[in-house]
Amino acid sequence: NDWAERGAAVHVQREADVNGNVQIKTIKKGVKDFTFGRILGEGSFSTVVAATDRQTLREYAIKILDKRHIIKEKKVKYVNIEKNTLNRLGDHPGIVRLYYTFQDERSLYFVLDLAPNGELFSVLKKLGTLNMECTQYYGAQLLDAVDYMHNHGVIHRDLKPENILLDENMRIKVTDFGTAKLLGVRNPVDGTAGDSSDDISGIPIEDERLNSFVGTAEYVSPELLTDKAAGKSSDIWAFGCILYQLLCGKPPFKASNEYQTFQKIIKLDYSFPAGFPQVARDLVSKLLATDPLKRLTIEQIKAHQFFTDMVFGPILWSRKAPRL
Ligand SMILES: Nc1ncnc2c1ncn2[C@@H]1O[C@H](COP(=O)(O)OP(=O)(O)OP(=O)(O)O)[C@@H](O)[C@H]1O
Ligand SMILES: O=C(O)C[C@H](Cc1nc2cc(Cl)cc(Cl)c2[nH]1)c1ccc(Cl)cc1
Repeated sequence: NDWAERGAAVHVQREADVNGNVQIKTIKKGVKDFTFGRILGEGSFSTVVAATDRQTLREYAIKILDKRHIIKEKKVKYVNIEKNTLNRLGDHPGIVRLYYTFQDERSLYFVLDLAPNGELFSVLKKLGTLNMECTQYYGAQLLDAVDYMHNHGVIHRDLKPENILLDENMRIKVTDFGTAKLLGVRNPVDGTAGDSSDDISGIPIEDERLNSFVGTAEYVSPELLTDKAAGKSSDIWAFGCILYQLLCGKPPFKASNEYQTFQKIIKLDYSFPAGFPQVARDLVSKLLATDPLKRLTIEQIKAHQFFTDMVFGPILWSRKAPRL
């Protein structure tokens, strides 16, 4: 039918009417439903363009991938992981939301939340460092978003300031889930793989050793370099690296090349610059623990003195961002 020709994908939207009756609306969106605007940025396999929905006039970021390029570069798996992961993480203020996907003969399209204030990385590069108040605010938002991911069986695996975007209110939107790991569940009784609706007890389905992916050198955890086992605590390690970097302007493990950086990570070779606040030293040193089991859990991080005045939960996402 014409939907397929128009490259429209059918999306089902449930809406309760005044009497609480759920109306099932089918929404089909395609390229023709949007007016494309300025290019927001380019990835290795993608172009992200600002676009306006012609019916609702809502603005989005549409990530466009060239099919031939995706196939040639063998990235089909990553694209489908990104789609499935974003669909699982559909409802958190700190995570880029995926509204629609569709394709036409040449391209694939992800219709995403627009984050008009770019990457936290660019802000940090411009300011050099963030003060404690800003680091606590952005650290708490990132922690809340990671907590939600982990509770939904998703390990990001490539957390870094470049993947933390800023929305119109200067609040964060975590992005880039193409290299995430989706935890399924192995049925505790007969060891078969359950589907994702089961309780996500964090037993990864695929064999760990098959994992070739490691994140960005400066944020990779030691266990990923030694025995390929990426767990939720790998995201906690990256969180520790990001907190350190927000406060002093550079990541804890950085060398002139990737190999040297990996050496530093494995040897836990890092130090705090003079003036690095003591309470932050204490927290970071309990996140950058070589043994993943020794790293603080998210609950322990929230209870740490570094976040002593922070109120976590929904209110965190209506609070005004501190002036950078
Ligand atoms: N939702 C968004 N809103 C605004 N800008 C975005 C959004 N998503 C991505 N961008 C910007 O577009 C650029 C490309 O992003 P994209 O995720 O496609 O590639 P990437 O992950 O940055 O690059 P690579 O694929 O090489 O890792 C980035 O600079 C990013 O800052
Ligand atoms: O799950 C779906 O909705 C259907 C497809 C799946 C899919 N079809 C593809 C075709 C090509 Cl050529 C490449 C990839 Cl990665 C492809 N992935 C799809 C369409 C659009 C997007 Cl953004 C992702 C996946």
